[in-house]
Amino acid sequence: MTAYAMNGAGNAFIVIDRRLAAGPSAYSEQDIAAMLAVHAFDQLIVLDPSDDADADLRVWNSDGGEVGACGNGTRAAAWLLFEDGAKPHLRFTSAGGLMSAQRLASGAAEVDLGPARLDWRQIPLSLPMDTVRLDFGVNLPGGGRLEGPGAVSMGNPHVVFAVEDLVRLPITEIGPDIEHDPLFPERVNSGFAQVRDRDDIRLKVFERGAGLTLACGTGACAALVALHRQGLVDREALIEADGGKLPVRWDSEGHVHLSGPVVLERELDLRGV
Ligand SMILES: N[C@H](CCC[C@H](N)C(=O)O)C(=O)O
Repeated sequence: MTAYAMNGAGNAFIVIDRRLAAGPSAYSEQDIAAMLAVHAFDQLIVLDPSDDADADLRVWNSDGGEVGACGNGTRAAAWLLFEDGAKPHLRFTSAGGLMSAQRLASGAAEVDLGPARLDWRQIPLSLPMDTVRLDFGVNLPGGGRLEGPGAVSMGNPHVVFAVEDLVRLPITEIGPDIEHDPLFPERVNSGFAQVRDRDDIRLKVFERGAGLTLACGTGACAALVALHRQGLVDREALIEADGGKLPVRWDSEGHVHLSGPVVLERELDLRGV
């Protein structure tokens, strides 16, 4: 079975299309994830047959945990299918809900990741709380404290802190404490956003199950929604991650749309998988 090493704005993936394999694979996805652990990637994306959509899209973090959504991974998989001649509008079922992708005139794939989920139960949180600004914070090693992040689910849990200066923020030190805080029963992805203008955001994300990545698609979507709810940005913005720029918009029906760069790095031959 062929696997594709790809990245979306530097967010690194292995993509496997199992709809083509004759019969069920002899290996579970966990087996595949373990096999692929020798390849540096942030998430494994597996496309399986779906009764209700063009594919069922499943996501595993590099720590082996299966999760509900991956924005950049969905973009990468959709782009691959478009390049392979698929029709220009695709639908995916996933654990995080229904998603769709359309091929833009530029050839890029824009994904609709579904509605932003904003109730504390949907994030989820372990306590009832206003998700516009959580009653939650984290002490910084060099002194000071980050407080009042917004909380959003895009089919996976996110908190987003608005910060003044991203450069000196010790993200790899505070990220694990946030990820494993008991307020987040399913752990959490944490975003740190510097608002440069109402449509211009610089973002870094410490991802649940993957750590600090070069970009995070659902994190970019969560940042736009959380910062808009705090009155800091409009409903459309360019999100600059370390690995590239992600255009994001939150439409009037509450759905969040994400596009951006994709690179097919190489094919991997997973013999026998
Ligand atoms: N680490 C995330 C999954 C991947 C998200 C990210 N790579 C994206 O592009 O959305 C989680 O555990 O919910």
